Amino acid sequence: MTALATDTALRIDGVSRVFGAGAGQVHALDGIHLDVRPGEFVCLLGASGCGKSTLLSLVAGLDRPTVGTVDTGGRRVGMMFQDSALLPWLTAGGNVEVPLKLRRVPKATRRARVDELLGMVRLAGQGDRRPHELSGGMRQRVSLARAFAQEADILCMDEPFGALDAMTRDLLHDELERIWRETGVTVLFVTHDVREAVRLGDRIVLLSSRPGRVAEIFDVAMDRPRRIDEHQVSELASVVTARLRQEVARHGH
Ligand SMILES: Nc1ncnc2c1ncn2[C@@H]1O[C@H](COP(=O)(O)OP(=O)(O)OP(=O)(O)O)[C@@H](O)[C@H]1O
Repeated sequence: MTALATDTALRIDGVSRVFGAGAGQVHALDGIHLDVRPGEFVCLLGASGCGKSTLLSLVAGLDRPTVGTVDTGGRRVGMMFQDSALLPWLTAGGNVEVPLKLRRVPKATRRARVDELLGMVRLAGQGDRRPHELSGGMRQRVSLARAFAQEADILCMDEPFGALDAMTRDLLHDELERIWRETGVTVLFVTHDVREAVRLGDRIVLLSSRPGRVAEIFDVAMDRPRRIDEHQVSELASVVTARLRQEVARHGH
């Protein structure tokens, strides 16, 4: 454990990430500073290729910064991706069980925990079905249950609902928000969808085009639950979109 203040779950301090060397060098991130509070829901927005996924990998410890530090104070970090990435030879329940097995949770407790997690994403009784028997939305629910089975303190979500239709996505926003409130997990959520960021985030961090820098941070001071089609959400989404356009134009993309 490092000495992070108790009101900080994650500190990203002067982080830059450069890939490769010489002429082919890519400056993915440049001088990122961000402090995230415990239990906060932070959305990361930015043009394609601005380094959002790179930043999540750094937070998850899958990659290291070229310069700067990422400090989670020893908290456990979990990941969820756009593609549900379920193991096709396992049932829905078997997939949710994987992180529990990896953490050596005893078999007797695993079964009950899997049922609880499937219930949490409203898939009670569906645990014996295989991924190919499930709809895209159901697969992403299984993936959500599996993400929460990691019992992470910080959950990094990389466009988890990007491939879903609007109605399914809307339902999953409700589920995620409910589970987030129940568990108190800290969420770092990457999206391309400005309205989704306003629907879910306590704060929206807008990254500039490559190299990714923090261009602006928006506080979303709106009561929850929000509806993605409500007036206030659209209003803030327009402001954020205008700022995003500015960033993209400034970098000539
Ligand atoms: N392992 C790597 N080696 C070389 N370049 C990389 C590597 N990973 C990422 N990059 C480059 O770093 C930049 C940022 O990539 P990243 O995937 O983080 O962006 P992103 O904002 O998540 O993109 P998108 O919104 O399109 O998913 C891109 O130019 C990408 O090509």
